[in-house]
Amino acid sequence: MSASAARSLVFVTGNQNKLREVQQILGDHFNLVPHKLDLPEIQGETAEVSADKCSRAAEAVGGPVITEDTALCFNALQGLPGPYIKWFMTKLHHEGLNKLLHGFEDKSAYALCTFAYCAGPGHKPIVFEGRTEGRIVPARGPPAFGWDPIFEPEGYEQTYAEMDCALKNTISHRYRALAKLKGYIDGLEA
Ligand SMILES: O=c1nc[nH]c2c1ncn2[C@H]1C[C@H](O)[C@@H](COP(=O)(O)OP(=O)(O)OP(=O)(O)O)O1
Ligand SMILES: [Mg+2]
Repeated sequence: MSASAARSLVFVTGNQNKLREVQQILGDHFNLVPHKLDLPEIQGETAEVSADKCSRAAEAVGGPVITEDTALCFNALQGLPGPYIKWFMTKLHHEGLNKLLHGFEDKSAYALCTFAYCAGPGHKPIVFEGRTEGRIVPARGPPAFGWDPIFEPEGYEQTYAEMDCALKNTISHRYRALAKLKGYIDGLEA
């Protein structure tokens, strides 16, 4: 698909940092139309939370949309905080998140990004997951985006926050999920 004919895609999110990274990763592959809305999120497994939010987004917008949910899963805690990381971050901050793992030798964690695409109100959303393995460390790097300073991806000595954003965008959970979403959308009939 040529850049001039790039498909328009409404991305519903209340998070400006997410939006910026998605724009950086996609470049002009799609004509991304941001729609700022902080939708309620149900409890459950990540795919359910994501599909439910995307359905609501499609209802709110009245057409096709994408949404994104990010979970941060600690292996020692069977995957928690997972999809509830936003509230854990708000209440516990970087230090408290580290403290959650004080009693455990296993500091490993993974970042899980779930994009959902819904063709419109009444359609069933389809989800695409991307996962990056790593570990939880005391905060290092600028606190510009969520838990970036406490997540050190496997194979790197830098946290997400210490990395150049161009590097984060080639190894991140978000990049990996977007690659799958891109493949799916490109395969849809124009
Ligand atoms: O790459 C990331 N690096 C560091 N922190 C991150 C990242 N991606 C999301 N985050 C934070 C934002 C929020 O505290 C939580 C996810 O919650 P989540 O519901 O998916 O995000 P949100 O409510 O801010 O935006 P949205 O309106 O798209 O749901 O983790
Ligand atoms: Mg949210």
